[in-house]
Amino acid sequence: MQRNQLYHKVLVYLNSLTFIEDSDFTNLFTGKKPNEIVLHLDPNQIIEDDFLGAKISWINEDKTLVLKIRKADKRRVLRPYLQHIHSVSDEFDDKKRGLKLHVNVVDHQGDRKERWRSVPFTHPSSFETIAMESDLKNKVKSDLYSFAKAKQYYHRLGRVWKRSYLLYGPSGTGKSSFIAAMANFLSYDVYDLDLSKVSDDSDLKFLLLQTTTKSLVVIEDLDRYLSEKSTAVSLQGILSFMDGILSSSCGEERIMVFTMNRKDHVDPAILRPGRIDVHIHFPLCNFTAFKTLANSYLGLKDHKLFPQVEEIFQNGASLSPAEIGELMIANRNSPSRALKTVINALQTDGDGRGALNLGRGSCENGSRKPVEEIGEPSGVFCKEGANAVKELKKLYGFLRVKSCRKSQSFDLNSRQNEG
Ligand SMILES: Nc1ncnc2c1ncn2[C@@H]1O[C@H](COP(=O)(O)OP(=O)(O)OP(=O)(O)O)[C@@H](O)[C@H]1O
Ligand SMILES: [Mg+2]
Repeated sequence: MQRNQLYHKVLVYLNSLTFIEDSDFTNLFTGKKPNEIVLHLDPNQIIEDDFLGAKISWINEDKTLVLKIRKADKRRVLRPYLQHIHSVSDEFDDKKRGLKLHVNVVDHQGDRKERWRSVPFTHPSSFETIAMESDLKNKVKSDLYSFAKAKQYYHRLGRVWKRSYLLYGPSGTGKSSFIAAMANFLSYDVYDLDLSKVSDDSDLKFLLLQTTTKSLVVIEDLDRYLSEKSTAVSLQGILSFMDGILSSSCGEERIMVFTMNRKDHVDPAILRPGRIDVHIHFPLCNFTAFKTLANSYLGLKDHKLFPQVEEIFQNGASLSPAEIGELMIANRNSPSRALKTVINALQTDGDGRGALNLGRGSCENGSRKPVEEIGEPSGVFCKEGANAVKELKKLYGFLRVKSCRKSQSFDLNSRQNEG
């Protein structure tokens, strides 16, 4: 069920040989760079190679590569030749290959072949372009970096070398852009798993088995699938997918990323430590994030309207970074007009939105909201005074510490607010 890595390496090696250009049949493809043309072996070709004085030929037939070598040379040459192929193809892969985005498709034939389709991954998002508290951003970066270097550490512990992130927050707050930034930061491929196209639990296992090492395996909107039951996969299937038991058999070094709008309605089993290692909250826009957006979208470091914008944020109004970004792009030729439009939108939509989406649960029924929804800087308690907000943040900050201890998982948002 797994992809044969040696087959892939030999193919890369053979495709890198210069005499491909001289062969009778080669397939031509456009490459990633402008004007680049890439040559690929045509099936049924015989490829001649020589190594340490031995003549070697490869026959490429029906997805099988047959190696022919004289018996007299075999013992002397075969092992070093295969090692040579390994190192050449690794080098070639690193240099040539751009990142890929893989998406799963419906298995119409039921034969489980070619379940992933891929296209070049060219999303321009980076950590620099995401508006987010810089402290939090740096924590995520160093977390990713130390994960990528921790192979020995995970093995010593007898653990699968994987790490799982939950990105949660309202729509348009940058979760998908953040995933792209993670992939670009690590140079990992992205496997974007659409649960509605998975036929059952075993299909899900199979899809995971077909992912490659150094990849981000992503399930967006997991809370929606679970609440709408719009997938044929069972909760148990998702849990074992998250545990990634099987991924240990195919190379590891995977990062799983799940996104949700809210995490308070999902089964706690999904969120337990080990299944989700890092929780990152994506809030609606606050004044700091607004300034980052104004800088990148309008080139503004400061403006006479900023104090007014700050005041509106302090009063609790907020929109998502996506909404604010759109207003800025639409008015990018006139920064003053852009800011006035944003102010206007914050005063109208912003107020209503904050109260509707986030404030209502905590204000109206008086019950304690789950910790992650409370204390976020972007206007949950939009109708309360600033002091009241501070007091509540302190209280819920305390609760959050307790809840973190209990769960032992790593909530970057909480830590950021605590520290
Ligand atoms: N924090 C942010 N910093 C910079 N740009 C942002 C941010 N949040 C959103 N945007 C911009 O808004 C658009 C939508 O963002 P994105 O798709 O990442 O949001 P999302 O949280 O994944 O939303 P949804 O939950 O609806 O999928 C993107 O073009 C992105 O550039
Ligand atoms: Mg998204």
